[in-house]
Parts: sequence; C-alpha cells; structure tokens
Amino acid sequence: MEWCLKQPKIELHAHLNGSVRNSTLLELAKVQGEKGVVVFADVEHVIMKNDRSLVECFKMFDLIHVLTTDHETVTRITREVIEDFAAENIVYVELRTTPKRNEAKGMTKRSYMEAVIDGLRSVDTVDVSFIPSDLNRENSSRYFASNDNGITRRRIFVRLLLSIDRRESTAAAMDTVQLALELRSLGVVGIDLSGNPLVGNWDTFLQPLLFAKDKGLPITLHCGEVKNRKEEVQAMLDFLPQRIGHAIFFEEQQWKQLKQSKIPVEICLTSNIRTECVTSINNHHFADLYASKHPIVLCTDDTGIFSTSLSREYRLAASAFGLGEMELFQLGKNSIEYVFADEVVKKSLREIFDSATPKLPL
Ligand SMILES: CNc1ncnc2c1ncn2[C@@H]1O[C@H](COP(=O)(O)O)[C@@H](O)[C@H]1O
Ligand SMILES: [Zn+2]
Repeated sequence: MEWCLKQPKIELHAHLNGSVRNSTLLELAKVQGEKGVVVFADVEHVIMKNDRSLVECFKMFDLIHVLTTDHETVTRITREVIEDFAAENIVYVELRTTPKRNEAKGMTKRSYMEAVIDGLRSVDTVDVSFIPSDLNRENSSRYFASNDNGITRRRIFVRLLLSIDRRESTAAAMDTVQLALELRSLGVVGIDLSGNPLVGNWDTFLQPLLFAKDKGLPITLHCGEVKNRKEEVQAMLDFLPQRIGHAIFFEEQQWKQLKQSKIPVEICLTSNIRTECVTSINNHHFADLYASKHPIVLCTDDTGIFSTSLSREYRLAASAFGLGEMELFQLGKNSIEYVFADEVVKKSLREIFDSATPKLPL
C-alpha cells in the first residue's frame, strides 16, 4: 500500500509534544540526565515503551514536558515534527499545542508560542506556509526570503490550534483564548480542549470557550474519550463545536445527535486502540461513521507516543475496513472542507488533490 504514503494527506489532530521523535527525546533525556534533572536509565525505557495505557500516556506527557521545556527545544521539536509530516506527503496540518508558562525558564504562554512559530520559520526541507492568505502577500518575502532564488520546493500549509489543558483554571483558559486571538495573524486558527479526560470539569472551560466562539474562533473538543462522562458529552454536543475529537463513549441518543449535527469527527485509530478506549479495530466506530457518510478525518493524535504516522493510519483503515486507494483518497480530500483555514487555502488544497487523483484501472 505504497499509495498511502504517496497520497496528499491532511492532518487535523496532532499534538506537538505527543509527536516528538524518540531519537530526539533520548537525546534530550541524556542532556537532562547529565544535569541531574532526570535519571537517564529510568527514562530511557519509559521512552522506548510501545504500549501505553491512557494513564501512562499522561505520565509520559509530564516527562516529555520536563525534557522540552525551554524555548530552543520547543523550536527544535516544532521544526522536526513539521519536517516529518511533510516527508510523508502531508500537505496541510493543524498542529495543536498547549501554551505553557515556566517562570524558571523565563517562559510565558506568548513566548512559548513565539518559539513554536520560530520552529515553523526554521524548517528548511520544505516550504512552510503559515501566514493567513490575506496577509501572506506582504509577509511572504519576509518569511520565505530563501524561496526567492528560483528553486521550487514542496509546500506544506501549517496552521496552529492552541490547546486548553483540562488541568487549567478558567482564568488560565481565558489567557489562552486571548493569546489565540492575538496570534491570528501568525497562523493560529482555533482552540482545542484536551488533557487527561479523567480530570477537570466542562464548566471550568465553558466561559472561555463561549468567548472564543463569540470572537469567531473555531473550536475542537476532545469528547467522550473515557466512560461515564454522559453529562459532559451532552454539554459538549449542545455547545456545537466546529469539530470533535474521538467521540467514543456516546449514549445512543448522543450518537444520533452527533450524526444529525454533522459535526466532523477526528478519528485516531491507533491512539484509541493503544489506550484501550476502543477494544479492537473491529469494534471501532469509524466503520459506522464511514458507512453513514458522516464527516470524518483520519488523524494521528500523537505520532511519537503511539509510534505511528498518518500513512500508517491510512494503511490501517484500508486493511481493517477494506478501503481501496480511491476511497481513501476521497476520504482525505473530503477533509479539506473541515479545515479551519480560510477559503484561499481550501482552494489551493483542492487543486493539490485534483492534480493527484489516482488513475482508475482500465
Ligand atoms: C491520547 N489522547 C489524548 N487525550 C487528551 N489529551 C491529549 C491526548 N494526547 C495528547 N493530549 C494533550 O496534548 C498534550 C501534549 O502536547 P502539547 O504539550 O499540548 O504540545 C498533553 O499533555 C495533553 O494535554
Ligand atoms: Zn488528542
């Protein structure tokens, strides 16, 4: 299934710190080990572990955050993640990350995001387009000066989503929404609510999310990732976000409501199976949503944490649900309609996909 790699693809659910290369994490752990911040021998086998429960995933995120917590490293991991995505023919990615404050490192939520944006600017294996189209003309020479020498390079469109972590307070969530509004001209297109689904309450985030909605910022919510959150799932569905991540533990009535709403669902097959939120690929709700033509997007969630890639997720969908090259191409192309970027980007994406349409066998 070489075509899974070759096809143009769109990634709409990828967490920056969950997508770091293992080799980079090991290198960072060595440095922090020498400084006595971590014990390298302990950390090494945690990094290399393959199967992680949901609880272990969140312990792993805490470890990753210890390793990536300075501006320079945030810039580096952003660059590497975008290079890895571009290398497997992802043509548009919405990369999400939680802006972090860290007084010891002189880091504010804003300076964290500036480090991420520096990472986008520092990619040199591919042409990164992250400035919104209406501003792109005047800014392109500034950001892409190296492209003016006549060499044409592949392009990846990158947009950013700012994540609110479920551990945060209402005030901290509001800071993130404010920051997202301030950074719209630098490619921030929306808000994500994520973090350990076993902690935090929807009520804490309602006011900042309503504010974001009021300001026209699209929102995607991690919804129904764990059992026994019936009321929260209901409140999230009633909120009418622009997209939903996972959508696993829904009651029958909520499932109906989701389908009627036509809210696109970001599907992360490997993530759901590794964390045992779905018992096996044969029981995955992808099949039901696909059969009922509900808007869905195949995504990775955390390529690093789950040792996966978007091509691998396409391959998995092809083999588990019997989809062929044309069907997966069409599924990928449909995602254009669910991106948070503007119409100009959507038009470019349509052209990219049209020119890559697989040839039907004669
Ligand atoms: C496995 N399923 C998941 N469910 C919920 N939240 C998740 C997640 N995977 C990742 N994150 C969220 O993304 C953060 C890491 O990236 P950033 O530091 O933001 O770049 C995690 O700390 C968590 O808040
Ligand atoms: Zn996620």
